[in-house]
Amino acid sequence: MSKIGVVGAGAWGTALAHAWSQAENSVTLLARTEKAAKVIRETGMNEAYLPGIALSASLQTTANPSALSSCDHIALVTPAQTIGEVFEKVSLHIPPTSQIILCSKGINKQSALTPWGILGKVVDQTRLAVLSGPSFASDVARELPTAITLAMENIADAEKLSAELSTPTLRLYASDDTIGVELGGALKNVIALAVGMARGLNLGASAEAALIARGFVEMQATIVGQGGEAQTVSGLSGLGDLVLTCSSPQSRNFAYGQAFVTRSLTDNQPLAEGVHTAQRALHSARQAGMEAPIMEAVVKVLDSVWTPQEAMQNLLARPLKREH
Ligand SMILES: NC(=O)C1=CN([C@@H]2O[C@H](COP(=O)(O)OP(=O)(O)OC[C@H]3O[C@@H](n4cnc5c(N)ncnc54)[C@H](O)[C@@H]3O)[C@@H](O)[C@H]2O)C=CC1
Ligand SMILES: O=C(CO)COP(=O)(O)O
Repeated sequence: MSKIGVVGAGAWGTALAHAWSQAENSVTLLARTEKAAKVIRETGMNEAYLPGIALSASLQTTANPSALSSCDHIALVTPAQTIGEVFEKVSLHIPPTSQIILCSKGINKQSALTPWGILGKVVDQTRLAVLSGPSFASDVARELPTAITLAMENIADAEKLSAELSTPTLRLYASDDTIGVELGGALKNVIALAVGMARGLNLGASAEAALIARGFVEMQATIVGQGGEAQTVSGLSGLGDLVLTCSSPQSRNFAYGQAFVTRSLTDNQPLAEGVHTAQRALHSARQAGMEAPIMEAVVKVLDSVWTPQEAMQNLLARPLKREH
């Protein structure tokens, strides 16, 4: 049995906390406010983020970060743009020997750093882990079969932690490619926006498949250029998550792309990490020597430089070239 603290009581934090708690770990879920924590405690549900799912009875929910002080592992599960400030708020309460599991999928707009890049400046990197892969929060919370990747610098540490955090339905595969695993999760969100836009434009299933395959090429070149491994991009945290996120409006990034082009975004549109990451993702691709026309199209459409129709015309008008 492990003692796990989960920071962030949104969809993913609540799903992970519930799954780990069901697997007989001692789990504390840290909500942003006492009001949010109280609702979860009193109803046994997180109706705002995981409607209809009864949470594990043994899950402890609080807004007091001192509850983290006895945890062996701390999962940080807030949006990528908030990781630095969130860690600052809780760091005093995190035991110096605990492992820190980064679960956000994005790149910081200001610093161009991933969560690993941000935390790696203030914490010994051997304590850090990245958890990423195809996993809708509601699937994990309903204990449907899921397989994702956990990466640490040291593969033996990754194997040990993966074994500790796997449950009968949530399988964690170990990796030491921290760059590849983390960037896969960030970049697939940008491609999912493009595929959502294609769905919104009614371009058809063939166009969506082409965007996924060519988007994969952009991801692979970017990740390898940034020091990740090609094999990782073909795995759960790359191809696996790309396929999941690009094939269903259940993905918030896909849904955002679709709503963007159909002008149906709402005031309380759920989090779409790709929107905040797209510009930095394109920059990383360019640094890696990739033209990345799909990422470029997403950035230009989001910035209203191109209309979605112009983006599509520009992609189709690109010179023909060899596939590889
Ligand atoms: N929902 C999913 O299926 C999955 C999400 N992820 C990733 O996990 C991360 C979190 O996503 P979700 O939980 O789904 O988002 P969410 O929007 O459901 O919840 C975000 C949570 O973070 C909290 N939060 C936001 N800003 C904060 C701040 N400044 N300080 C403290 N708390 C703050 C919110 O109160 C909320 O509880 C994202 O990077 C996402 O890409 C990864 C895998 C699956
Ligand atoms: O990362 C996810 C599934 O692996 C969730 O994707 P969305 O954030 O697009 O919903």
